[in-house]
Amino acid sequence: MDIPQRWTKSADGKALERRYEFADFSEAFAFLTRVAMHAEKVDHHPEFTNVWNRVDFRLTSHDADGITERDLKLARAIGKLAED
Ligand SMILES: C[C@H](O)[C@H](O)[C@H]1CNC2=NC(N)=NC(=O)C2=N1
Repeated sequence: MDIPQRWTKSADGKALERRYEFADFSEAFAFLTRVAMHAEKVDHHPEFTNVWNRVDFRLTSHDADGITERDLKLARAIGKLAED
């Protein structure tokens, strides 16, 4: 499995994880909004935690109880959305 740059596999091996940090809450939440719209479009949703300017993602396929191609694709899409 080719894990996208800057993402790591969770300790339980069931998810891809990554932290993003932004200038402030507004930047972080605008990014999360972009991710949410994309997730709806592809019907594959991230788990995330937001604390002020920080966003932590955990990507896993609930229906497979592990990492699938959908998670790899979502990780790459999130990386692009962070550059907007
Ligand atoms: C009914 C709906 O299509 C499913 O629940 C989708 C929605 N988004 C999802 N997101 C994730 N991460 N895993 C899933 O298995 C999943 N299933």
